Amino acid sequence: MNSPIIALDFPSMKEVKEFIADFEERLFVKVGMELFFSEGPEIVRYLKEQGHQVFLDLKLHDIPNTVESAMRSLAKLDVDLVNVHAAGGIEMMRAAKRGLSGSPVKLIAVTQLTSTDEKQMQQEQLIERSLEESVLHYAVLAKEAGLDGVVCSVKEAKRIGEVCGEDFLRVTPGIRLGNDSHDQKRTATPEQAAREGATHIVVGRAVTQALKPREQLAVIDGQWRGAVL
Ligand SMILES: O=C(O)c1cc(=O)[nH]c(=O)n1[C@@H]1O[C@H](COP(=O)(O)O)[C@@H](O)[C@H]1O
Repeated sequence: MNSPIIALDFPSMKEVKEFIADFEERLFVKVGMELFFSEGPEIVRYLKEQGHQVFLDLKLHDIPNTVESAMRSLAKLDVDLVNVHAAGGIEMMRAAKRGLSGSPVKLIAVTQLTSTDEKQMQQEQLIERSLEESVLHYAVLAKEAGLDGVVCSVKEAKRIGEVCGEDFLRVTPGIRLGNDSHDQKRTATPEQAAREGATHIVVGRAVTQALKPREQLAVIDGQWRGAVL
């Protein structure tokens, strides 16, 4: 069972250090745009030096040539996981993969953001299909492009596993224990994630804003691992 990925959505290194100090174990953490744009590659080097696994979540979405070159730069950072937006297209995803060639970095594609619901997708993106169909379509394109998996919500994880294979990563954010979904639309509990075959869960505010983050992570981890025992 993979460790929960903790989204380090903090403004700077200072808050990251304070947060991490609470934990003795090595973690699987996610560095997103907020932190990377303020601290740059140094934050990734710091976390890797401390022995943590790093998902660098920059959600690249640009023309194929630009994404390929950007991935060549990211490959040098020795991260474990990076992502692109599947909406950039199959050629862009293939280019991203080429940019990472020769490196062990895993590449996944964001399908439909977990902050999007079906009505919003249909009205704003003019997609006249169900949200599940759109997510599955993007997952199949990502698989065809040779990617290692996708970011999706728990609600689509099972079907993606059936269609794209069990070894195709289903990384699922929008994990909640209680009622506060914040800006997320497609949420689920850690148990549901495990039951629906997610390979990874991403937890941000449920842990980072908890009064006792370490205890809260232990609860989430226990539910995530316990659900499939
Ligand atoms: O790629 C992601 O990590 C991502 C994709 C997605 O569809 N939804 C999503 O929430 N995320 C990220 O997952 C984290 C979720 O944070 P919380 O909602 O606080 O748990 C954030 O850092 C988001 O940027």
